[in-house]
Amino acid sequence: MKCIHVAAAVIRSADGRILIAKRPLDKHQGGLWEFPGGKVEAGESVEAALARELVEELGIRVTRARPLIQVRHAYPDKQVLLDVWEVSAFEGEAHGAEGQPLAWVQARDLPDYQFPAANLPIIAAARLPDRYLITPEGLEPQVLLKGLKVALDAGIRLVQLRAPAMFDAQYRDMAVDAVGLCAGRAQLMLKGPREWLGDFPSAGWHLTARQLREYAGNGRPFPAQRWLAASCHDAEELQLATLMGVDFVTLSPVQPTHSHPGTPVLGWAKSSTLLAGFNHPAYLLGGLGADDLPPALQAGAQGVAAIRGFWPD
Ligand SMILES: Nc1nc2c([nH]c(=O)n2[C@H]2C[C@H](O)[C@@H](COP(=O)(O)OP(=O)(O)OP(=O)(O)O)O2)c(=O)[nH]1
Ligand SMILES: [Mg+2]
Repeated sequence: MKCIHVAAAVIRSADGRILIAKRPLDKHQGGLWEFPGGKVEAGESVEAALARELVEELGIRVTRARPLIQVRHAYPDKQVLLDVWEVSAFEGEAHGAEGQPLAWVQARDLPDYQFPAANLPIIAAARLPDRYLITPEGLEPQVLLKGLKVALDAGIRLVQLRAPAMFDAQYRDMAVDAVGLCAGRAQLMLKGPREWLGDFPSAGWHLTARQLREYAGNGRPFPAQRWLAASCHDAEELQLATLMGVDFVTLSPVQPTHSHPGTPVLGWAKSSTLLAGFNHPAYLLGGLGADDLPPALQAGAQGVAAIRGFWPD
């Protein structure tokens, strides 16, 4: 089946809402909501196609855009490559130039709208930030929580509470405080055995690669409404993550790290190749920091995950 290359836009208003449009009933996937966009024409760049489609469909001129995610999907009747860009600035007032209904919605409300099946990872990408903080190990709980507060004040919106050496009760006490600190400000991901999750309904679960391998055969081990992530290191683990239906992954190590000295690294080129075959948001991890965001986005990542790179001094 021929693959159709589509440029689509997650358009954000100044107040953070996202523009969605309803597909006409007579079109492929008609009647469902979509991110505005359309087919890339022969000889046209994705950026040019995006700009053209948004003029045609919405009457706006894009002034700032960056790659967000690429999703390949096979419908029974059609195969698509959705090349999704985030548009954070534009000129003009968006209107349904082809008569299609529009809605500006909060990112967290996107799951309430019906989209084509290919859009699930795009919705996750639109809801996730570009930085993922992983807490350093070996800190006293009070020191860790103080650092977390500073990081949240500095704009961190996604946090993994990582404390591999802690006992159950110690970790759970700290999780109670971390949930409190993150409430209404950031999504907290907990890392540990399944039994630890029950008492923390607002927290997501970040699986180790070992847990991923253990659970993957049985589908998603966690409710759809709660964030599920996994640590991946190679093509096989990325495939297991897809099989399990995770919302996002980390891919590591891109560069040498303090936490895993001596581990062979992927480097940028290999990371980029691995992500090209993966359809979900992925944070690149390992020896990276805020300066590495532009190359990470170029490599097809959602952003960067870091311990030291995002931990306040
Ligand atoms: N624009 C857009 N297309 C999507 C999304 N999700 C999804 O599966 N698709 C599919 C549906 C279509 O098969 C294809 C996009 O085609 P389209 O009908 O928008 O293309 P177009 O704007 O160039 O329209 P046309 O003039 O060729 O009819 O991608 C999405 O979020 N946005
Ligand atoms: Mg279109």
